Amino acid sequence: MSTFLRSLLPFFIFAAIYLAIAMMVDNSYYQLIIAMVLVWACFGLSWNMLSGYTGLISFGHASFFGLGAFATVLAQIYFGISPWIMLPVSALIGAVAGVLIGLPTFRLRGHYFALSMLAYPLAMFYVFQWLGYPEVTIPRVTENPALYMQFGDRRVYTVLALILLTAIVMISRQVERTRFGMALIAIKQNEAAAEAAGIDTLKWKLRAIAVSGAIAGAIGAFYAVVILVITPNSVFGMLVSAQALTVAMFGGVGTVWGPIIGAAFLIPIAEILHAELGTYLPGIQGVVYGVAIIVLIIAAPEGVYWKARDIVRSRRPRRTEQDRQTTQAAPAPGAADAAAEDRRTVHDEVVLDVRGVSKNFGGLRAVQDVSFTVRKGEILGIIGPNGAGKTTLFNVLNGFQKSDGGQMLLHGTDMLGRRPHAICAAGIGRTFQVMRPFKRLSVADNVKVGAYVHAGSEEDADAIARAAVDRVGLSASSDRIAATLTTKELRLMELARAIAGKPEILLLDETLAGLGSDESKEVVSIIRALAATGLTIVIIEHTMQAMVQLVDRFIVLDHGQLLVEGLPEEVTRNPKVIEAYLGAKWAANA
Ligand SMILES: Nc1ncnc2c1ncn2[C@@H]1O[C@H](COP(=O)(O)OP(=O)(O)OP(=O)(O)O)[C@@H](O)[C@H]1O
Repeated sequence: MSTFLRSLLPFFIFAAIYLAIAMMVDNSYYQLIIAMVLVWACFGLSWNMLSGYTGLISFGHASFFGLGAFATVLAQIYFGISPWIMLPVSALIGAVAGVLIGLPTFRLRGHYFALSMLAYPLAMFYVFQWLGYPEVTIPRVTENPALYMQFGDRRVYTVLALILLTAIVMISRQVERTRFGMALIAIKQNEAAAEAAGIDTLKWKLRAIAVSGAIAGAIGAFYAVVILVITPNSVFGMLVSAQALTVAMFGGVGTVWGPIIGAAFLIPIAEILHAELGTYLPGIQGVVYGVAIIVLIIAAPEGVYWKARDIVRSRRPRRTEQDRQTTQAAPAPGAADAAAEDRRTVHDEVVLDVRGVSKNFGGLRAVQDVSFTVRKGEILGIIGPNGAGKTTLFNVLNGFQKSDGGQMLLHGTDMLGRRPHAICAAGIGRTFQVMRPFKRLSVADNVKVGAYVHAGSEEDADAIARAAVDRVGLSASSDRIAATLTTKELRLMELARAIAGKPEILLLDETLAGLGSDESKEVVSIIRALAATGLTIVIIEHTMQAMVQLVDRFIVLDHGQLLVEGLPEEVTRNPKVIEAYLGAKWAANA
């Protein structure tokens, strides 16, 4: 059995047990609840596809659900089209709506994204009211009702819902284990780092919302068929979006099990309370979801699945401290390489030609008309006092910030203004002053995110990542979760992620910050070893002792301007540099 199918085994067992129980229930009301648990689990999985994996919380998933539901009912009323046909058509409608909604809305982030998503189902609610559809009913078909998905035995709907759920779980698992899922998780954990590692974040987010919209559209269509009567409120209403979000968040976000667990717990409680108390307490389901969220915040903020998993893991025997030390003391091949002789050659060929680059923040001229060149194989150091504009210069060069003038010629082609993932793919990698790890991923997966730029397959990406991890000497820690790493290990992991994109030029922003002197030496020798393989490096750093050993040439920035450029021995003796940056103490010790 393939690993993919094996990973789905627990789900298949669950589905078989669920089906067996469903087949034993005669009461048609309970049958409806049993089918509805699956419908909301599917809808929760649709929400999870976008919000669970990317972290972009959507309050507006009812848009896709309602479009699928209305399309299916109206297609049968006006054109006699069967829901069997409308199910895939609704998926298509959901996917297109997803892209149309995603394109403008992905410009926003965080709370702004979440709130703006609210607007879409609200608008659709009123549009369908104005169009004169306060309530629509699927016409009853007497001849060959099965052709119109109408069945006397309601258990058939549970079987169909289970088939839909199985398909959606398989799609979700497939997304999780490929570069699609990896890109979404990277976006969730650190969108800027994902872009810089070569991931076209907009493209992947659009794909996620298209798949998510397709699932919601199809499940909305199926819901209409099961429930027979729909209103704008029952498919576009606030409670519908809230239900998708609540089942997923209650069960656990970012896993296929979350929405299933959430729906299995919450839907029966909400439905039974609604049936028993709905006449006295209309909207009781809303109270159930509200209480569920409060309980969740207190007891298991990440959801039932993750809480249960943490409890199970904490009971397993842990590796002893001695084991850990043995692993860490294992020789690091990359570090050994780093000690190898520096056989670096600096070529005459200019690979990067920065011409008159400027960047203003309002009245502040953070980078002013800065020009310099970098030759192939060179290590160029950028120094200057705090606030001189060094990081801003990197941000402009790697596409994080738009420049206010100038050019950056990479082998003669101007790259300024392109997006970070495109600049990364063109051959410019970078690391960050404030580290940006994907905290919940292992070292190997963190690096693999960077490897996708040039990898043809998952195996390729794994191999490139493994080689990059090895080159920085982190092989022994490749399975560790990034959140458990030390500062030095995090710096090395970021370095590995950057080189996994096979850059020609590497922009290193304060890679030695926060390291002790021995750690600094180790990282410097790894950087040297990387340069010895032909990589061109531009490095910002304040640790001058290490820098004079490392670089071929310096440029010095002050108040956004290029103050001086030259060899280390010239620059460190230059009175202007001593005055602006190094200080009299440096001059006295030199
Ligand atoms: N997004 C921003 N909005 C407004 N001002 C900014 C922004 N980013 C940087 N600045 C300002 O631009 C100037 C240059 O900052 P930058 O971070 O590039 O300096 P730096 O040389 O990297 O400093 P450090 O060595 O402390 O990292 C500073 O005055 C900073 O406050």
